[in-house]
Amino acid sequence: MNDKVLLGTLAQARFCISHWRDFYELTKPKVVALILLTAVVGMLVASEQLPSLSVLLLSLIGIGLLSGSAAAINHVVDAKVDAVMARTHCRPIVRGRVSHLQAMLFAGLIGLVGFVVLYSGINPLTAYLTLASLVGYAVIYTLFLKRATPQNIVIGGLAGAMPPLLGWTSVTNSIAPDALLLVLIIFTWTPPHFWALAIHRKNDYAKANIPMLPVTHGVAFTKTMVLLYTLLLTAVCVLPWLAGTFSYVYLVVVTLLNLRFIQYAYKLKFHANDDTAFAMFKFSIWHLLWVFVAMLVDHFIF
Ligand code: HEM
Ligand SMILES: CC(C)=CCC/C(C)=C/CC/C(C)=C/COP(=O)(O)OP(=O)(O)O
Repeated sequence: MNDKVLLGTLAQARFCISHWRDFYELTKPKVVALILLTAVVGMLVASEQLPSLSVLLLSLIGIGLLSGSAAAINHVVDAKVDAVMARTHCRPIVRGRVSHLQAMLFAGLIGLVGFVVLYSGINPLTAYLTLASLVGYAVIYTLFLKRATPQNIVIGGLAGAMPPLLGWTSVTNSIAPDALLLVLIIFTWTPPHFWALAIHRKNDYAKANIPMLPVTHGVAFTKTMVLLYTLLLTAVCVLPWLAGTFSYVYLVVVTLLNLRFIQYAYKLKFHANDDTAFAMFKFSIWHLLWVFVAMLVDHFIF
């Protein structure tokens, strides 16, 4: 093989690799990873016995593929908005590295595989609930609510909050109140998670004409809402302990995490500097992760 052909082959290979990564990026992998953690916790907390490895794996594959599909559809629907915002203007579709058609075929394919895996390998209830979450995020939130009302993320947050219930139904084939309390935790966590970022990126959303709360109601009002939702979250996190799902170990760990979250929200409201909102957003992700790890530890050890 002469040098020119070799270089051409290497360039081709590099193109293929970056293309693969573009599709991977469409699935919002870090968000899906945290979603899967909350689903695993739902599965493991649902019964005293460990679920079989096949139920665990098939459920994770199905929920992961449908979540990734929802994220890819979000990239397609939002391509014009993403092009305007500094945070998102390098995304694969905006840059033309993936076409709308390719992204929709990809979303359709992984979504279909995910649904079939859940329907045939787990149970129809889980398959339909996960599909409903996909529609909730990719269609109801992204296509309508996001552009229509500053309460977009509060209502749309229900789709992202569903995974502990999806994990739960994977194992039990039924909807239990304990599982709904885990959903309620993520539902209440979403506003402080997102509005902290929206405060940091307010100009982006204003430029893209998206009615996020800091744009429509101002930063001061949004900070008050962040503080109130953080206090509400602290109360909501007590409910699984009151219901007897977890012991005092969960309660102590989660209350400590919530006190730190309140500290961020208080600083954001009363003593913010330029970094506070983004720091709170980053902490929100670790907060949710550790809350769900605390549930697991509590369930198995105490
Ligand atoms: C409607 C509900 C939600 C909204 C509006 C929202 C919004 C966002 C936004 C705008 C980002 C920034 C992404 C970026 O930097 O490109 C983000 C990041 C993130 N979100 Fe959310 N989120 C929601 C729900 C969730 C849920 C349910 C989870 C997981 C259970 C989650 C986990 C994460 C993670 C892990 C990141 C960091 C991603 C990264 O660094 O690449 N979010 N979220
Ligand atoms: C099956 C199932 C559980 C589906 C839903 C799961 C899912 C992918 C939730 C994602 C939540 C999220 C990152 C919202 C931000 O969208 P955005 O458009 O406001 O943010 P962006 O500007 O970063 O795209």
